[in-house]
Parts: sequence; structure tokens; C-alpha cells
Amino acid sequence: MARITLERLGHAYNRSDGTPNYALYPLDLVWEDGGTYALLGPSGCGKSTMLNIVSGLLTPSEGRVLINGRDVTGTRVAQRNIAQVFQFPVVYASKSVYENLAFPLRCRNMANREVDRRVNEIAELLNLDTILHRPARKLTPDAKQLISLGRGLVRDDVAVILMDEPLTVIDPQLKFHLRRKLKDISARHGHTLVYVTHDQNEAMTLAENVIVMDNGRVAQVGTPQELFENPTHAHVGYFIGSPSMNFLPVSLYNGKLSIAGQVVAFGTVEVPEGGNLLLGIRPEFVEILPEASPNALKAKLSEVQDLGTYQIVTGQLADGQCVKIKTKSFKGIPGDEFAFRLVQDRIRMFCDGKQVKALLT
Ligand SMILES: Nc1ncnc2c1ncn2[C@@H]1O[C@H](COP(=O)(O)OP(=O)(O)OP(=O)(O)O)[C@@H](O)[C@H]1O
Repeated sequence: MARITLERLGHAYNRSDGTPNYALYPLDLVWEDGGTYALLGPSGCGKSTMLNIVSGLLTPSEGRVLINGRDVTGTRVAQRNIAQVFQFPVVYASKSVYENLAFPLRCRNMANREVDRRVNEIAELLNLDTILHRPARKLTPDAKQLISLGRGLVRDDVAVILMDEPLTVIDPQLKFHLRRKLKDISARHGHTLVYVTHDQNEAMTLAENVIVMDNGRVAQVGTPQELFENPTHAHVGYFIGSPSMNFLPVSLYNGKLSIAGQVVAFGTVEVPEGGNLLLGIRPEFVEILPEASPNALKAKLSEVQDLGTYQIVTGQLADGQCVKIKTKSFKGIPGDEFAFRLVQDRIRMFCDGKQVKALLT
């Protein structure tokens, strides 16, 4: 496996027009040897563009791709030694499942005994072992996509495995099971794996490192925990977490933070002046209080959603803003007022969309 470096890599599909309209703004990024990465972001944010540049399907308008320090920007797909799995199955319909899985190994003249060992290993991991000798054309789309995954995973000597939303056609139950399998397989074999998805659960379960993209730019790279606890951009707070982070417009009132006309009773507050200041707090770190207290904030109950093991309580502040709270066993009648507090060390402040340092004492 290999270390992949993207150096000032950018792409504008209209490169000949003079003013570049970037699908991918120039960026620097490193995928470490043996690391598992998820490229996460909404449709159109540039994930596939990045992946296709790395695999060689697309030539970037700017920058370089290095594999283990070697510049491969101008080389063709076949010269990069990369395995790629796409959203929809790509199988050799006339070949058996076995021969489909064996194909990448046979292309490298691997001895039959080793081919057999690897094909059986990967087939067992993906539960294809009972249908190894059936023709691929007779299988369901789910099973065909398992073959595509197997072909991507069967070689140990590829530089990197790139997967572009490979579980899209897979049944939801099986999807859950496969995410764990993929994680196990790549950990066991030390694969460098880059996985494109717009599903935060998929990204968080599969990858050690998540690259959150927004409109052609990398908003943040971090572990699932870092992205949850400390989003550096408001976009990450919105995109990660369910429900997403609460963002409440705040102002300074006599040196104290004020939310919807209510002073948040912190001592000294130091935040940058000017700009659009928002207080960000995860629904998990808002606590409903049994009764009003001097330091509590107040909201009117809009809705309680019961989701089995937890509830999502929505409260409306005096200025119409909503706050979402993740809690258990709350009982209330819509329209009633309730008191809550924000867990102080979980508060993050954002100015014009970026997290800023704020001293809340
Ligand atoms: N061949 C192309 N020519 C012109 N523009 C393109 C082309 N391919 C993609 N784009 C544009 O580039 C931007 C990024 O697209 P890209 O497919 O990389 O995003 P994505 O995050 O992978 O989206 P999705 O999840 O829908 O595949 C989008 O605005 C898209 O419309």
C-alpha cells in the first residue's frame, strides 16, 4: 500500500475559458499508508472529481498527485496500480463469481494456488463462498456489487483502494453488515482506503479519518470524534451529528453573551467583535432543567419526538429561533415554557462560519 499526496491539487472543468470555475479548489492533502479515509459531503461538492483525479480517470487543471513520492499526475489509470469500486456493479457477466474475483490476480500472473487462496478468503468474508461457481449474470444487483467490492479488495499490492459510494445499490440491512466487514478487511490487510459517501453514518463507521467537503473545498479533516466535538466550520457542525449542531445568533450585552434577549449567565466573555457571531452547541449538550433557575434559559416547547431510546425536544426561543435537545424521558405539553442550560465547556463560537476562540468563564 502507499502514501498518497495531493499537492495544490485543483480542478476546473472549464479550464479553457480563462476564469476557472472550480469543482475542486486547489488543496493540499495527505492520505497516509494504511489509513482509512472517508470523503464526506453533499452532492456536487467535488468528491468524485477528487477521486477520479487520483485514479487517473481525470487530469487535474492544477497541481500534482504523488504516490509514495512519485509524481503520477500525467500517468494513465493502468500505470497507477489503484483498485477502484464504483457506485454500480461492474462485472464480467459471462464469467463465474470465482473468475471475476480471480481476474485482477490472473492479470498479474499470480500462481494458481495463491489465486485460489485469495479468492476463497475474500469470498468467505463477503459471503460469496456458496455461489462461487455461478455465472455473474444470473445474480442480483446486490450480489454483483459484492463481486465488484471483492475485486477491489482481493489484491494486497495495490497502492490504494478507491470506493465511490459502493454500497448505494445494497439492501439497507446488508449495508450495515458490510460497513463493518469493509472496516475489518482493510484493517486486517493494511489497505490505504478512500471511501466516498454523502452518508455521515457510513463515513463515521468506516473511516478513521473523515474529510468533510463543502462546495469544492475541504472544510475539515478529523476523526469522527474530533468532528463531533470540535467542528472548525459551521458546515461541519450542520453536516455531522443527528440532529445537527444548534447555531444560535448571539450578541454581547454588558460583556455577557445574550441569546434571544436572554443573558447567558457566564462571567467574562471574550469573543471577536463584528462579523456574524453564532453560538454552536450539540443537542447532546443542552440540558433540560426541572425548574427555572437564575442561570437558566427559557424556551417554549414546540415538539417532543420519541425515537425509542432517546427523545428530540424542540424548543422555541423568544426570537423564533429553535433549539434542539437530545434527552430521555421528558414530558411536556406543546406551548409550555421550560428551562434549560448549555453545558459551558461544550459551547463553540463561530464567526462568519468559522470557529473562533472564545473565552467563557
Ligand atoms: N464532466 C463535468 N463537466 C462539467 N462539470 C462537472 C463535470 N463533472 C462534475 N461537474 C461539476 O463539478 C462539481 C463537482 O461534482 P462532483 O461529481 O465531483 O461532486 P460529488 O460531490 O461527487 O457529487 P455526487 O455525490 O453527486 O457524485 C459539480 O458542480 C458538478 O456539476
